[in-house]
Amino acid sequence: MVVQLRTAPQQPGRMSEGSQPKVEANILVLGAEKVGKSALTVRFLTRRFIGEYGDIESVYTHNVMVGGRDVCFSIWDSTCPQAAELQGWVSEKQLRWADGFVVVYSICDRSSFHLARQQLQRIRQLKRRGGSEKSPVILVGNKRDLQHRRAVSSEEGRLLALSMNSGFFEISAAETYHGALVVFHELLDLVRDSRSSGKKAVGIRGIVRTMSAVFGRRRTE
Ligand SMILES: Nc1nc2c(ncn2[C@@H]2O[C@H](COP(=O)(O)OP(=O)(O)OP(=O)(O)O)[C@@H](O)[C@H]2O)c(=O)[nH]1
Repeated sequence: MVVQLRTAPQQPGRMSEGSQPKVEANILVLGAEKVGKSALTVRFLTRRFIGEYGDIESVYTHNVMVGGRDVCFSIWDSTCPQAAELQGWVSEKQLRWADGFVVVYSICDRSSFHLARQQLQRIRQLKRRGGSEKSPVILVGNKRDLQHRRAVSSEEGRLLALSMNSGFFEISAAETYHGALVVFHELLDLVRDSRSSGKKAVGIRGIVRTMSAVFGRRRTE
């Protein structure tokens, strides 16, 4: 079951002040069990760290101003399947829904890092199959405050992100709000970039089609 929650009243229209269209972004938060998916999400939504979180899968709707624009985030805080063989799984429904992904592991838990790698690979494969190379992803190494229990180096995280063409941050959802803020804002930027480059590609295809129509007509004249 996925529960739908709103953290701030939604604006009635889709235009922000100054009549700029509202930006909407669906963000899927993935990762192994207990890595801090809910802690990161709740930190971003409320600025708070409450320590213990229920394990209900939720989609939060959150309206905020970012850089003078009205933004509506829908954040799906997913739960990791119990069965080991399903854990690297990201469903096609989730893939279709999401505009961007946050893949979380714990720097104290090497198996969560392996799972993050599998989930990144799955996102890349399915997006490629769907004809889209661009899928904005941020890899997050959480629990940075637990240095004495570190099992994954920052370098490994950075290299994995580089090889998967995704962004990378190490943060502590427990210690600061700033880390969570940067993750979601950076992802929003990537989502907006991928949308505008998508539009450009369509634009170029449109021009090519128009030109071939012109040349085609000339040939038949
Ligand atoms: N020290 C420390 N603990 C954290 C941090 N983030 C989360 N935790 C703790 O890790 C545990 C799991 O956090 P959750 O946010 O519930 O993790 P989750 O990935 O949503 O968990 P599930 O959805 O149940 O798999 C909780 O006890 C949190 O208090 C962090 O940055 N530092």
